[in-house]
Amino acid sequence: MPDAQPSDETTQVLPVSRRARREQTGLLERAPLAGLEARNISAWFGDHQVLDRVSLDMPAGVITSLIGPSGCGKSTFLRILNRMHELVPSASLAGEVLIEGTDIYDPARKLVDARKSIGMVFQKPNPFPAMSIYDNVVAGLKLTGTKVGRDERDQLVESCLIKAGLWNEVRDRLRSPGGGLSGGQQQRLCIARSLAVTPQVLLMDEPCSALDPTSTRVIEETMLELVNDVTIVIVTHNMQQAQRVSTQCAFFLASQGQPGGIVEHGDTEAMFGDPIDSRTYDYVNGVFG
Ligand SMILES: Nc1ncnc2c1ncn2[C@@H]1O[C@H](COP(=O)(O)OP(=O)(O)OP(=O)(O)O)[C@@H](O)[C@H]1O
Repeated sequence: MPDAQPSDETTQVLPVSRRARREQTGLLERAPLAGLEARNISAWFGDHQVLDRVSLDMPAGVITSLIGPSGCGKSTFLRILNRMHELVPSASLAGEVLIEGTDIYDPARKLVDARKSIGMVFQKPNPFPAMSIYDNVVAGLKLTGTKVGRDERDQLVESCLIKAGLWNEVRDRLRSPGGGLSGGQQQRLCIARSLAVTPQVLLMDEPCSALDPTSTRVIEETMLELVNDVTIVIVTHNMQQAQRVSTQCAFFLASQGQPGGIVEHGDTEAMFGDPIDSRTYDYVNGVFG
């Protein structure tokens, strides 16, 4: 839990020219774009194998959608991409997840490094409800050991809220509780919180499934802006959403009693317009799922 309360400066709006100067001095440095590559990922809960040798390239600066019916292992795959799968006591896995060629499961790499460079936004918005909007944004800094000075902190909060498309709605109430925002605003606050530790990749697990169509559209617009700075991998059941936001898609499927795998992946337009596998055709056209 962050201990610092936002200063009075928090509520001030920095003149754009001053902000631009600070950006030029590198105070708002961002992490370089990075792609992710999953190689031969298998996953288990106890004896139950849920993924079998899944490989997928998720290129830098691109939105990749993971689609497929319920229970085929999309969320498990997503959670493996930032080492959250191992939080389940019975869980195990095999394979590699490379970020810029380095395996996040390499024993020489720290867990916190993976979580810092690969952020996660969940299905249900989960801000700290009693904590201020300001403190919610900076909440991840301590957890990841990221040191940011007082002045830079104010600037970071503003910049993350701008990137998350929330600044104009909350700039005058940064000290109000995060729990007082609407569902869509809370989800954008969670995106801002993820961005504060300057991740190279943002994983999103059905980020709009609890939101109304208007909030969904705002989050989608935010994603399309963000992808210039951060690689995005999203799990979605919404086929229109996959088509609207993603450049490439991977279709997951698990046959009865079998672990899940990728049936087909590729360019989103081709996956929806001219899929190779008949099961992909049936799924994207709503025949099952
Ligand atoms: N914590 C867990 N413990 C045991 N089994 C689990 C756990 N989480 C998921 N599973 C099982 O792993 C399989 C894959 O689940 P997962 O949530 O990854 O699928 P999914 O494709 O994301 O489904 P959905 O679209 O419904 O979210 C399912 O059989 C599920 O029951």
